[in-house]
Amino acid sequence: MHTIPTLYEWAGGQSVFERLTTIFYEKVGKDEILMPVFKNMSAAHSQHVAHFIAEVFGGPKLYTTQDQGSHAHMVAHHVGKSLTEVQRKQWIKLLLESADETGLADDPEFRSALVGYLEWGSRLAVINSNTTENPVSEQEPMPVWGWGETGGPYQK
Ligand code: HEM
Repeated sequence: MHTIPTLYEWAGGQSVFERLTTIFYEKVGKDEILMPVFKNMSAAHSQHVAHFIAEVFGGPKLYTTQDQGSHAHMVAHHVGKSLTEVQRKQWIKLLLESADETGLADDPEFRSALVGYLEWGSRLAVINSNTTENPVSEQEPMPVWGWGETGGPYQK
Protein backbone atom coordinates (compact mmCIF):
# COMPACT_ATOMS: atom_id res chain seq x y z
CA MET A 1 0.00 0.00 0.00
CA HIS A 2 1.58 3.29 -1.12
CA THR A 3 1.08 6.57 0.68
CA ILE A 4 0.53 9.31 -1.87
CA PRO A 5 2.45 12.47 -0.96
CA THR A 6 0.79 15.85 -1.31
CA LEU A 7 2.16 18.17 -3.98
CA TYR A 8 3.41 20.30 -1.08
CA GLU A 9 5.43 17.42 0.37
CA TRP A 10 6.73 16.38 -3.03
CA ALA A 11 7.92 19.92 -3.75
CA GLY A 12 9.88 20.00 -0.49
CA GLY A 13 7.82 22.14 1.86
CA GLN A 14 7.29 25.79 2.73
CA SER A 15 10.76 27.17 2.04
CA VAL A 16 10.59 25.95 -1.56
CA PHE A 17 7.35 27.86 -2.23
CA GLU A 18 8.77 30.99 -0.60
CA ARG A 19 11.94 30.73 -2.71
CA LEU A 20 9.76 30.31 -5.81
CA THR A 21 7.74 33.48 -5.21
CA THR A 22 10.82 35.47 -4.14
CA ILE A 23 12.55 34.66 -7.42
CA PHE A 24 9.32 35.30 -9.35
CA TYR A 25 8.69 38.77 -7.88
CA GLU A 26 12.34 39.74 -8.47
CA LYS A 27 11.67 39.04 -12.14
CA VAL A 28 8.31 40.84 -12.05
CA GLY A 29 10.03 43.96 -10.68
CA LYS A 30 12.21 44.10 -13.81
CA ASP A 31 9.54 43.12 -16.31
CA GLU A 32 8.04 45.75 -18.60
CA ILE A 33 4.70 43.96 -18.92
CA LEU A 34 4.15 42.97 -15.28
CA MET A 35 5.94 45.64 -13.25
CA PRO A 36 3.08 48.17 -13.71
CA VAL A 37 0.53 45.52 -12.63
CA PHE A 38 2.28 44.85 -9.32
CA LYS A 39 3.59 48.35 -8.55
CA ASN A 40 1.31 48.72 -5.49
CA MET A 41 1.85 45.29 -3.99
CA SER A 42 2.57 45.08 -0.28
CA ALA A 43 5.90 43.95 1.19
CA ALA A 44 4.17 40.76 2.35
CA HIS A 45 2.67 39.95 -1.07
CA SER A 46 5.30 37.43 -2.14
CA GLN A 47 4.98 35.50 1.12
CA HIS A 48 1.17 35.57 0.98
CA VAL A 49 1.18 34.07 -2.51
CA ALA A 50 3.66 31.37 -1.37
CA HIS A 51 1.40 30.59 1.59
CA PHE A 52 -1.65 30.46 -0.67
CA ILE A 53 -0.16 28.05 -3.22
CA ALA A 54 1.43 25.87 -0.52
CA GLU A 55 -1.95 25.56 1.24
CA VAL A 56 -3.74 24.67 -2.01
CA PHE A 57 -1.07 22.00 -2.60
CA GLY A 58 -1.80 20.35 0.74
CA GLY A 59 0.55 22.25 3.03
CA PRO A 60 -0.15 23.95 6.37
CA LYS A 61 -2.98 26.47 6.36
CA LEU A 62 -0.79 29.55 6.69
CA TYR A 63 -2.79 31.71 4.25
CA THR A 64 -6.10 31.13 6.01
CA THR A 65 -4.77 31.31 9.58
CA GLN A 66 -1.55 33.31 9.80
CA ASP A 67 -2.42 35.72 6.94
CA GLN A 68 -6.17 35.85 7.76
CA GLY A 69 -6.83 35.04 4.10
CA SER A 70 -9.49 32.96 2.34
CA HIS A 71 -10.32 32.01 -1.22
CA ALA A 72 -12.67 35.02 -1.38
CA HIS A 73 -9.92 37.26 0.04
CA MET A 74 -7.48 36.16 -2.67
CA VAL A 75 -10.08 36.66 -5.42
CA ALA A 76 -10.88 40.13 -4.03
CA HIS A 77 -7.28 41.15 -4.78
CA HIS A 78 -7.91 40.47 -8.48
CA VAL A 79 -11.44 41.94 -8.86
CA GLY A 80 -11.43 45.13 -10.93
CA LYS A 81 -7.73 44.89 -11.93
CA SER A 82 -8.65 44.38 -15.64
CA LEU A 83 -5.83 41.90 -16.27
CA THR A 84 -5.18 40.91 -19.88
CA GLU A 85 -4.22 37.72 -21.66
CA VAL A 86 -0.84 39.26 -22.53
CA GLN A 87 -0.17 39.87 -18.82
CA ARG A 88 -1.37 36.38 -17.89
CA LYS A 89 0.92 34.72 -20.45
CA GLN A 90 3.89 36.70 -19.15
CA TRP A 91 2.95 35.78 -15.57
CA ILE A 92 2.97 32.06 -16.50
CA LYS A 93 6.26 32.41 -18.41
CA LEU A 94 8.07 34.10 -15.50
CA LEU A 95 6.58 31.70 -12.96
CA LEU A 96 7.78 28.65 -14.89
CA GLU A 97 11.25 30.17 -15.40
CA SER A 98 11.30 30.81 -11.64
CA ALA A 99 10.31 27.19 -10.99
CA ASP A 100 13.38 26.02 -12.92
CA GLU A 101 15.68 28.51 -11.17
CA THR A 102 14.28 27.49 -7.78
CA GLY A 103 15.17 23.88 -8.56
CA LEU A 104 11.54 22.91 -8.05
CA ALA A 105 10.83 19.22 -8.64
CA ASP A 106 10.92 18.74 -12.41
CA ASP A 107 9.51 15.25 -12.83
CA PRO A 108 6.76 15.06 -15.47
CA GLU A 109 4.00 14.32 -12.95
CA PHE A 110 4.73 17.24 -10.61
CA ARG A 111 5.21 19.72 -13.46
CA SER A 112 1.97 18.54 -15.07
CA ALA A 113 0.08 19.21 -11.83
CA LEU A 114 1.85 22.56 -11.37
CA VAL A 115 1.13 23.79 -14.89
CA GLY A 116 -2.48 22.58 -14.62
CA TYR A 117 -2.93 24.59 -11.46
CA LEU A 118 -1.22 27.71 -12.81
CA GLU A 119 -3.30 27.62 -16.00
CA TRP A 120 -6.51 27.17 -14.00
CA GLY A 121 -5.70 29.81 -11.41
CA SER A 122 -4.33 32.40 -13.81
CA ARG A 123 -7.27 32.11 -16.19
CA LEU A 124 -9.66 32.55 -13.27
CA ALA A 125 -7.62 35.53 -12.07
CA VAL A 126 -8.10 37.22 -15.47
CA ILE A 127 -11.84 36.44 -15.48
CA ASN A 128 -12.27 37.70 -11.90
CA SER A 129 -10.19 40.80 -12.63
CA ASN A 130 -12.68 41.80 -15.29
CA THR A 131 -15.63 41.75 -12.89
CA THR A 132 -16.63 44.37 -10.38
CA GLU A 133 -18.14 42.03 -7.77
CA ASN A 134 -16.40 39.16 -6.05
CA PRO A 135 -18.00 35.92 -7.35
CA VAL A 136 -16.62 33.92 -4.38
CA SER A 137 -18.32 34.14 -0.99
CA GLU A 138 -16.36 34.23 2.27
CA GLN A 139 -17.76 30.78 3.21
CA GLU A 140 -16.27 29.01 0.20
CA PRO A 141 -13.35 26.70 0.98
CA MET A 142 -9.85 27.12 -0.37
CA PRO A 143 -9.18 25.29 -3.65
CA VAL A 144 -7.41 21.94 -3.28
CA TRP A 145 -5.03 20.72 -5.97
CA GLY A 146 -3.67 17.19 -6.42
CA TRP A 147 -1.80 15.00 -8.86
CA GLY A 148 -4.64 14.74 -11.41
CA GLU A 149 -4.64 11.83 -13.81
CA THR A 150 -0.91 11.33 -14.18
CA GLY A 151 0.65 8.11 -12.91
CA GLY A 152 2.86 9.46 -10.16
CA PRO A 153 6.44 8.44 -9.49
CA TYR A 154 5.12 7.61 -6.00
CA GLN A 155 3.68 4.45 -7.62
CA LYS A 156 7.17 3.02 -8.35
C1 HEM B 1 -2.72 30.58 -9.83
C2 HEM B 1 -2.81 31.88 -10.08
C3 HEM B 1 -2.76 32.98 -9.04
C4 HEM B 1 -2.68 32.89 -7.68
C5 HEM B 1 -2.66 31.65 -6.79
C6 HEM B 1 -2.66 34.25 -7.17
C7 HEM B 1 -2.60 34.58 -5.83
C8 HEM B 1 -2.72 35.85 -5.33
C9 HEM B 1 -2.84 36.18 -3.93
C10 HEM B 1 -2.82 35.16 -2.79
C11 HEM B 1 -2.96 37.52 -3.84
C12 HEM B 1 -3.16 38.32 -2.56
C13 HEM B 1 -1.84 38.62 -1.92
C14 HEM B 1 -2.00 39.24 -0.55
O1 HEM B 1 -2.86 38.79 0.23
O2 HEM B 1 -1.21 40.15 -0.25
C15 HEM B 1 -2.91 38.05 -5.18
C16 HEM B 1 -2.97 39.40 -5.52
C17 HEM B 1 -2.73 39.88 -6.79
N1 HEM B 1 -2.54 39.16 -7.94
FE1 HEM B 1 -2.66 37.17 -8.08
N2 HEM B 1 -2.68 35.14 -8.22
C18 HEM B 1 -2.73 34.39 -9.39
C19 HEM B 1 -2.73 34.91 -10.67
C20 HEM B 1 -2.48 36.21 -11.00
C21 HEM B 1 -2.20 36.70 -12.33
C22 HEM B 1 -2.17 35.83 -13.59
C23 HEM B 1 -1.98 38.05 -12.22
C24 HEM B 1 -1.61 39.08 -13.26
C25 HEM B 1 -1.24 38.80 -14.50
C26 HEM B 1 -2.16 38.40 -10.82
C27 HEM B 1 -2.09 39.68 -10.29
C28 HEM B 1 -2.32 40.00 -8.98
C29 HEM B 1 -2.36 41.37 -8.49
C30 HEM B 1 -2.16 42.64 -9.34
C31 HEM B 1 -2.63 41.30 -7.11
C32 HEM B 1 -2.77 42.47 -6.14
C33 HEM B 1 -1.40 42.99 -5.77
C34 HEM B 1 -1.55 44.19 -4.86
O3 HEM B 1 -1.82 43.99 -3.65
O4 HEM B 1 -1.41 45.32 -5.36
N3 HEM B 1 -2.46 37.26 -10.11
N4 HEM B 1 -2.75 37.02 -6.08
